Amino acid sequence: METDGFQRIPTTAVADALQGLNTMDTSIKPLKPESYVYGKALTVKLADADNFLLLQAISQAKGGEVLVVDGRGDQHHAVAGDFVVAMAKTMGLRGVVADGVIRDIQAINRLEFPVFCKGSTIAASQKHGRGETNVPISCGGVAVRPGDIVVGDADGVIIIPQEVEEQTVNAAKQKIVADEKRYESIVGNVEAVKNYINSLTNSHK
Ligand SMILES: O=C([O-])CC(=O)C(=O)O
Repeated sequence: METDGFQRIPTTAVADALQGLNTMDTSIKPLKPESYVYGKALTVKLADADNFLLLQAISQAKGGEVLVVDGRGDQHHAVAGDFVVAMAKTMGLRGVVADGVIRDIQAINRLEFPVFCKGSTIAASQKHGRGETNVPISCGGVAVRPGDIVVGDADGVIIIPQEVEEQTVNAAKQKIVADEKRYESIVGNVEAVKNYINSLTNSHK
């Protein structure tokens, strides 16, 4: 859907709209803090130390999807390096989110392409062809189905179930507007800070 006027809906607003559900494990972070991604999930489930199915998923990309990789948190074999990530960019994918690690960090940073993962390693994966594409997966402790919406920024990654995309995005936008109003009316004003916190305290009595 269109995110008109809000080029970048922050993950925090999405999390508020989803009442804290569907946030990926905090160890999955962007390589660069300024990274942002929003798009439909193209899913891939890898077998241990084997990333051939990731290549297959990349070759199947229509463009505009976010590649979401269930690497079962393996920290010893890279789900991708700069060559694989550059191919993902070439195929029009919007980004990669991996429950695993990658390699060639410096070269990937030069690609200007958002990658969210658990960090870096040195060894590559093998290419035997075990795994599955386009199936429901688990990534960072969250269930992700093909077509679910992936939102990632400096704070982490969250999944919006595809059936509730519109209502979630609308609720997130309302939250952003309300939060901005609250910020402007309170921050920088000592009396306003006291009144606000007192009102919260009283509402909990
Ligand atoms: O080929 C791989 O699996 C990892 C790699 O080195 C690259 O993508 O550059």
